[in-house]
Amino acid sequence: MNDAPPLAHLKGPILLAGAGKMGGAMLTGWLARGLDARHVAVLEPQPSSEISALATKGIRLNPAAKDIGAVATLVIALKPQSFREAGGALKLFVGPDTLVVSIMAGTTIASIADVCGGSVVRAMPNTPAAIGRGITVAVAANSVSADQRAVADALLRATGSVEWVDDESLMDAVTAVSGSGPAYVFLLAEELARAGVEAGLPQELATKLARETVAGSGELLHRSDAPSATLRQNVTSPGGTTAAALEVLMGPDGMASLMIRAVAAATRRSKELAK
Ligand SMILES: NC(=O)C1=CN([C@@H]2O[C@H](COP(=O)(O)OP(=O)(O)OC[C@H]3O[C@@H](n4cnc5c(N)ncnc54)[C@H](O)[C@@H]3O)[C@@H](O)[C@H]2O)C=CC1
Ligand SMILES: O=C(O)[C@@H]1CCC=N1
Repeated sequence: MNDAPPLAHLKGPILLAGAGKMGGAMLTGWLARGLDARHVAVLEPQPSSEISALATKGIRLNPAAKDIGAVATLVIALKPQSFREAGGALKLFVGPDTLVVSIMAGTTIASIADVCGGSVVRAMPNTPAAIGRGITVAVAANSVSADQRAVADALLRATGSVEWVDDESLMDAVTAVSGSGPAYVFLLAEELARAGVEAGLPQELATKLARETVAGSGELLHRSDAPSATLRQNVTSPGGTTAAALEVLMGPDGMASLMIRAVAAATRRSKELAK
């Protein structure tokens, strides 16, 4: 039986452009799953101390372009705005057989191929990737070979689960739901704490209760096979306290309408970033 870690056999070179919050989380996931650090080069003008420390494990941090050449896989984790300025320079690392995996919001396969070439996989991960619990949606250009798709899948799967779609136009709504989604959940923790203080709790206790409630509920959702509606109903005693709160949250200006407007705004913004 082959029990080598999933990325142990992945050959490089792999170049990561942009090792900020998402690029850094992905890099951590790859190394945790056995990717050989010597296969990886990172371009990051402002490396965090964690990223700088990886250089001691064999990763090449900001090597000269001539020492990199065309790579097997280029992962682009720049801000879409930075890509417009800096993307052209990445051409140096793209040859006819280079797989380009982009995680940039709003940036289309056509514009990535146009700016730096290569066979492009466009992906949208999310920050729970940092603990291996992300979810990524990916779409491949027609030019991506089966082998390249398998490499992209392995790299993305190192940070959680992966869903492949065929229709790139879904990526704006995907970004709005799962890419940005963790921020909505963290906001829920903030607002639940604030409401607790408003209801008379000390700040510290309210913050702890809200944080653990969101985290514990997320874990219960993760481990349970039941739909989230069932888990919600399990909390809701007829005529009790939860029912009273849900009457507000599920009322006309409640979560349904708020979430529809929020996701629509993020979807619109993702489309704007493509321009
Ligand atoms: N933060 C998130 O939750 C998610 C972000 N994304 C996408 O990931 C990309 C990066 O986002 P974050 O990590 O949040 O931003 P970030 O600002 O933390 O990371 C971007 C990094 O790129 C670096 N950079 C700037 N110019 C560069 C250049 N010329 N060459 C190499 N590196 C350069 C910056 O120093 C920075 O560390 C964005 O395109 C975003 O749409 C996708 C999914 C989720
Ligand atoms: O806010 C953004 O634009 C990026 C994409 C999804 C999450 N963060």
